[in-house]
Amino acid sequence: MGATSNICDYATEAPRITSSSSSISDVPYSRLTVQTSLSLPEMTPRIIELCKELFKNWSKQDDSCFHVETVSGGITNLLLKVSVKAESGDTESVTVRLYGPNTDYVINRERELHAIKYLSAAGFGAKLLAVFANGTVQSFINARTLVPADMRIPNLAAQIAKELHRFHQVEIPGSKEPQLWNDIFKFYEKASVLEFVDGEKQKKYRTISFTEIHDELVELKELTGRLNSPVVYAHNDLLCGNIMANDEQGKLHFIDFEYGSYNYRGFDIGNHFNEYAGYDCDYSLYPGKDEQYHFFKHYLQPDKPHMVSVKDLEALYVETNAYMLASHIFWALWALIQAKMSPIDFDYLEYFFLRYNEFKKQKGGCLSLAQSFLQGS
Ligand SMILES: Nc1ncnc2c1ncn2[C@@H]1O[C@H](COP(=O)(O)OP(=O)(O)OP(=O)(O)O)[C@@H](O)[C@H]1O
Repeated sequence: MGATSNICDYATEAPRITSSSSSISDVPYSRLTVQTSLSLPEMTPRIIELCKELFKNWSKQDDSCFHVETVSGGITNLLLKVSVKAESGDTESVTVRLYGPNTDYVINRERELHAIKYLSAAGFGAKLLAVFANGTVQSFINARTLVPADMRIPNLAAQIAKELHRFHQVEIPGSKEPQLWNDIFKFYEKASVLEFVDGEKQKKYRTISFTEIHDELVELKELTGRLNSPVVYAHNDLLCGNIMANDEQGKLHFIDFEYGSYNYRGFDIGNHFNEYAGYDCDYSLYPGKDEQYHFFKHYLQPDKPHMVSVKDLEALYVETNAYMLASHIFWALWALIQAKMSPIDFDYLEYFFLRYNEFKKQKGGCLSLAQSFLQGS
């Protein structure tokens, strides 16, 4: 994006926060914090101050040249668009992402920042322009955000599958250990010892059997482990809100790598299919076999989708639908932690039950499919 090359004339050097966060050492860093609890008018001067500190080209601009607006209240973060009228008359825009309070309980920020540099170099997501105490500044992407129904339009599904194939080729330096079970068991540890002040919530929470969940996790981990799903750098949260499309350029943008990690390919795909349910969590919209095969063909062989063998399709079908179960448990446990920690007015406890009940509903079919596949192979 043309505008970003000017903005990238940095005012400050980003310090190395820790030895493992060297990926952000070449973008400017500020120790400023912007409280997410402020209203937009209260926040605006602080955001302007932050941008002026971070970007040399903007440091002398009058405050009246800045325009700050909300792009999205997201479930996790607050995203702002900052536009600045340059002397030339051109308007440059960036996004400022303020991390939601308590999101560190479920998001590993160091892991995210480490990966962004490499993903961005491979052409994924918005460019990381700066980091500050409780957020990041990234380039503004001129594209529309998909809605749930878009993801199953055959053309778009093929494009997403191809892009996911490309995403899974990116190599991020560091440990290649898949994180799924580490993350799930960490969530489990936190989620199983919560206490709610609200009596109703506590009563509902008490109905959850964590022994049962633990047994489910052990069984699922053992079975999925036998499927030999390739380990790739996975997005892990590929819902429609994290996919943007520029229809004129025919270009897709995957954004928001907060949950990205080395992980099982089947998890990333199964998790994406779960998102067909949309914001109303209507799991009857989960893609059927034909839709899944269409996706798999473009994922496995983007240049020759018709050459994919039935054997490969069947194997990926089994793998994806076993890991789809893990996706339900992952987000169910995530929701429990959010129910306690997040200030956002959303019924996370109810969301736990939605995902966990769907897991229980799908478990029998998916696991017996995997078992008979393993017996036959
Ligand atoms: N760089 C960008 N340029 C333009 N729009 C963006 C950019 N990043 C995000 N958006 C828009 O803001 C929305 C929310 O962004 P994002 O997913 O990063 O926030 P979030 O708080 O993590 O949301 P959630 O937790 O719901 O995934 C996106 O769906 C997209 O519409």
